[in-house]
Amino acid sequence: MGLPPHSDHGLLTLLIQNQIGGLQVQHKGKWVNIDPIPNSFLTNIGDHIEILSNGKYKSVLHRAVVNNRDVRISIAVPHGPALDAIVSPDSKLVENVGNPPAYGAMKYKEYLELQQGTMLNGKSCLERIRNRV
Ligand SMILES: O=C(O)CCC(=O)C(=O)O
Ligand SMILES: [Fe+2]
Repeated sequence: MGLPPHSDHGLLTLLIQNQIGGLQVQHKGKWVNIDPIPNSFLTNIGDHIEILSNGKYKSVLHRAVVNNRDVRISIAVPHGPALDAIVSPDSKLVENVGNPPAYGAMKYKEYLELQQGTMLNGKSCLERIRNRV
């Protein structure tokens, strides 16, 4: 099963996969293959690290592609804040360094609802709260 382009909600996603590649990350407008590293977890930064860090750490746009030769198995384990936690750019990364907050504050649960109601294509959900302060 493939997955269309998206960024992950939450803080970190741990990805366990077999040796068949399929994960691709968008870099400078191009899709780049991420080859699996044996016996390892791949860690992906989620939207809420991007929000918390006020954009310093990016939640990368990625997708999963399939092929008609080999069976690819991947298990993604998302990690997020408490559902009722309100996530916004950390004040230490905003006022102290003169960066205006680039994302609005939002309950994690409300973000999940917003994302579920948004087409899973691109970073549309994160874009919707960018500069909404
Ligand atoms: O299967 C993969 O490599 C990616 C899975 C993924 O991006 C996700 O579950 O959010
Ligand atoms: Fe993902």
